[in-house]
Order: sequence, then C-alpha cells, then structure tokens
Amino acid sequence: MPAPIIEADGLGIQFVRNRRRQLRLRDLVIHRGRRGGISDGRFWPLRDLSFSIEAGDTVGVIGRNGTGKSTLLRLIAGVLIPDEGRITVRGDVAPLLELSAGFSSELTGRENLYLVGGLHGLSARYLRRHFDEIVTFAGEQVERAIDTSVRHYSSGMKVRLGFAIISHLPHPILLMDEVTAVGDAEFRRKCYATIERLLGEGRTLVLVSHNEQDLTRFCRRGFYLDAGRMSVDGTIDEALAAYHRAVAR
Ligand SMILES: Nc1ncnc2c1ncn2[C@@H]1O[C@H](COP(=O)(O)OP(=O)(O)OP(=O)(O)O)[C@@H](O)[C@H]1O
Repeated sequence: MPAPIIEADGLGIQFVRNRRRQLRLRDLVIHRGRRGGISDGRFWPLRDLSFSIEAGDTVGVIGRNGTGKSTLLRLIAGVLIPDEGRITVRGDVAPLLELSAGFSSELTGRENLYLVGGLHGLSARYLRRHFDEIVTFAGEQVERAIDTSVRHYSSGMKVRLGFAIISHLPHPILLMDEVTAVGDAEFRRKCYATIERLLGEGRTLVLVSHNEQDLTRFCRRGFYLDAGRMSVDGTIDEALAAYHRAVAR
C-alpha cells in the first residue's frame, strides 16, 4: 500500500496576535488580559493534529470561523511552517487559495498568466499552447482586458484568471478555500465542472467551505475542527453532523 499523500503527526502552529489591537474585550474584562496562552499574545490556532489522507481522497474541512481551517490548508501548501509535529506532503500542490495573490499589478493579464503559471512550474510552451483555453475560461471580461494592466481588473476578474491558471496545473493535490463563493453563477458553473473533471482524474482534494452543498457534492471524508483540534475525522456526513450539534448548543 502506498504511503499517504498527506500525513500530519502532532501538527501544531503558534501565532502571535497583535495584543493591543486584537485582545478581545471579553478577555480584558474577565481575565484582565492575564489569561494563560493569550497574555503574551501567543496562541495555537491549530494543535495536536494527526491524520492521513490517501491519494484520491476528498476531504472537507469544517468548523466555526477562526478554528484554523485556512491555517491547515496553508500548512499543507507549505506556506506556513509548523512549530510542533510534522506535515508530510508527497506530491505537488495546486493551491486554489487567495487566487489573486502572486499577480503583479504592473503587468498585464497576459504577462501575469506567464508569470504565475511559470512560478507554479508550467512551461512557457505549455502556457502558449493552452493560452486561449485559459483566457476563455476566465471569461469575456478578462479576455477583453488581457493586455491591460491587472491594476485595472476587478477583484472578480483577478480571481477568475487565477482559478483559470491554477486549475490547469497537473498537480495531484488540490487545495481549495471557498473558491466557489466567488464569481457569478456562470463562473461557479464552470468551477463545478472543472472540479468534477479534476476529481474524476483521481486528484486528492482538501476543501475548506461553509457551503454544505459543495462539501457533500465533492467530499467523501470530513474533518471537523473545533478550537484548533481535530474533533471528528470521519465521513463528510459525520463531520457535518458534529458541526451541527456544536452550533445548536
Ligand atoms: N498570520 C496570522 N497571525 C496571527 N493570527 C492569525 C494569522 N492568520 C490567522 N490568524 C488567526 O488564527 C486563527 C485561525 O485562523 P484561520 O484563518 O485558520 O481560521 P478559519 O477556520 O479558516 O476561519 P474562517 O472560517 O473565518 O475562514 C484565527 O483566530 C485568526 O484570527
């Protein structure tokens, strides 16, 4: 049996809050700012996480706001380095996260396509060959503005171009954070079709979403995170049920 494509063992990361700006009023009033763990601004958005994901698994990550879901994706993507434990990722990652990140506002859409595609390892030859397809996918507005500086793009246009590029990566692991929440109905339809095609090819998906339809449509497995800990690692229905019980309390 091949080794898991993503494996976490006692994974944890510590952040430092900007104490003056972010210490909550409740902490100041009830604990007079002395509560352990946050008194020096340090806290663990994720701690003691162990799991393994096999190639082809589709995992939905569920939890309330601020429970560390996006942080987990950023650890898998290698954008963040753990302070405790280990995360092992055996394959390239296509990060459908912060899709307009990496664009250089001075450059045109066309130049950014080559830049961002190149940064993710796509060759200039591949990008030339698939250029029309990528731009068409990004939609008419982007197509018309492809030789305009992206400074003049709306955030939706940047996200659409970003999705069009990243979804062309051949990488086996897809990370998505609320991708389908952006864009209009037409773009969402294209996103769904693309995600289904990619999953049909046997890619591995880790999806963070508050949209239950998306979660049950794309994910077989579910992680329910509660205050930075793994509360349920089961089927997507089991994870959603635990989340519902928690929010009903
Ligand atoms: N770079 C950072 N420095 C300090 N704190 C951070 C940083 N990034 C996130 N946080 C905090 O870490 C915690 C976890 O954040 P994260 O974005 O992973 O939550 P989430 O579960 O994805 O939330 P949401 O559902 O709102 O997207 C939150 O309290 C957040 O405010």
